[in-house]
Amino acid sequence: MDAKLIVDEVRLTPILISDPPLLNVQGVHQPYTPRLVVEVITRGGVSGLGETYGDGVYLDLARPLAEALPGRAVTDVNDLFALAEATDPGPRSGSGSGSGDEGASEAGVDAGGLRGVRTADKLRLSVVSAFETACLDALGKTLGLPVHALLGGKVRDSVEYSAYLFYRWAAHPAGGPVDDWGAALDPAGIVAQARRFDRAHGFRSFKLKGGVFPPEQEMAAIRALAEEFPGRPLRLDPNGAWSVETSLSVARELKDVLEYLEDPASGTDAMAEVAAGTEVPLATNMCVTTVQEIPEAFAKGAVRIVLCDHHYWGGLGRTRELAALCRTYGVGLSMHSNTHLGISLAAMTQVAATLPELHHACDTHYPWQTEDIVTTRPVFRDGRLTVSDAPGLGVDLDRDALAALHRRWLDDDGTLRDRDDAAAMHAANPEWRPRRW
Ligand SMILES: O=C([O-])C(=O)C[C@H](O)[C@@H](O)C(=O)[O-]
Ligand SMILES: [Mg+2]
Repeated sequence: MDAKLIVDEVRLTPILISDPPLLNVQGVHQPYTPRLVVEVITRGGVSGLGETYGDGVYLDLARPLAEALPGRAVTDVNDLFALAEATDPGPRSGSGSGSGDEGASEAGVDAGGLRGVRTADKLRLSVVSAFETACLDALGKTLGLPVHALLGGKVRDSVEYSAYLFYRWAAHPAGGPVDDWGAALDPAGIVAQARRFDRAHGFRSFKLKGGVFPPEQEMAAIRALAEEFPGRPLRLDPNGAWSVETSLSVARELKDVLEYLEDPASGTDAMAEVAAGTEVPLATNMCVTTVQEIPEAFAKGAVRIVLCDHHYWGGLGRTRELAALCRTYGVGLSMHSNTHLGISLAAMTQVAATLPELHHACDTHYPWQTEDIVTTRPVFRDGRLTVSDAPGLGVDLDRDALAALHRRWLDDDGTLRDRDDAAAMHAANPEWRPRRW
């Protein structure tokens, strides 16, 4: 193996990034959210970048993997999975996500309850994804090739994203960064938010994060969007907060305007029951988030669209494997997003560019993020990002910004190092409990 491709060092930098008070079924986003930046530096002096979740449970897995990687080649991405398993320190406790299931749980749900089942394997895949991306970035930079070329080449020159609309407050209840978006708590507020996304970024599709208010109010917001933007693709995602009956009645009411309904009900059986009773396509990033869940969900016809996410599916290569499975079973593909920065956005765009079967605009939280650690903020035009043909991911690290956000992580007393939307909500209302309709 060419010595230039051997990993010399791996740097892990946990950071806290500013996040607005966005509401969801689990509570409200905290003022800062953790991310982990992975840098793989080769003996050739090239630095490859990756980004993933930064909560303690992920750091616990990333540290031993980072120690084991030097001496291996950045081409050996298929071996990362076995290496991550071999270096997994095993059951953990008390990383403080507030969910009480931080250990190598085989049966819980993720800390926020928004991303489906939480298994030891899935946690590892989320960590491996950043290492894989960093290795591919380093390999691409060394060879002078974009990451999409390493994945077999792009099938499109730009990737479409959707506007991610949230009910939100103007400010965080316990203080924190304030932006100029103001509150959005009713149909008029959601339409105003959509108009701004449309003006600023040209997004054509709109997704509303639901599960916050009673379904009638959220349906009124979708109706208001349909009137303001006739014919545009609209999605509603209550993160499994509705019963089968409620889901069916929402689907009936909105069938003429919805592109898809995302995770209306919780669990494969409930989704399958809803799917059997409506023509509205159901999408998921909750009941199909691991390969183990695919056979049952596809056999029961529970979903017509799976939202891929390279973070929890285990990287860019594994995302392509998911796409192949979906293609085999005639299931469509879209893309999920959590709070993330420019490294992840570049990785999402590179892999999306290689997926012929991606026919829905990808989700991204990125426009909500006011901070970044890449030197140049990507610009959406007509709701699309141009696919970079520069070597690697096509982004450079802003080391001053990285240091500042890491300083924030170091200065935190531990309260914000693990995402906990319910805790943030309890700061406003100690009596608050997640609601179901
Ligand atoms: O279901 C989804 O699309 C998500 O889970 C996306 C995000 O997690 C979003 O709901 C959030 O961060 O509040
Ligand atoms: Mg979703």
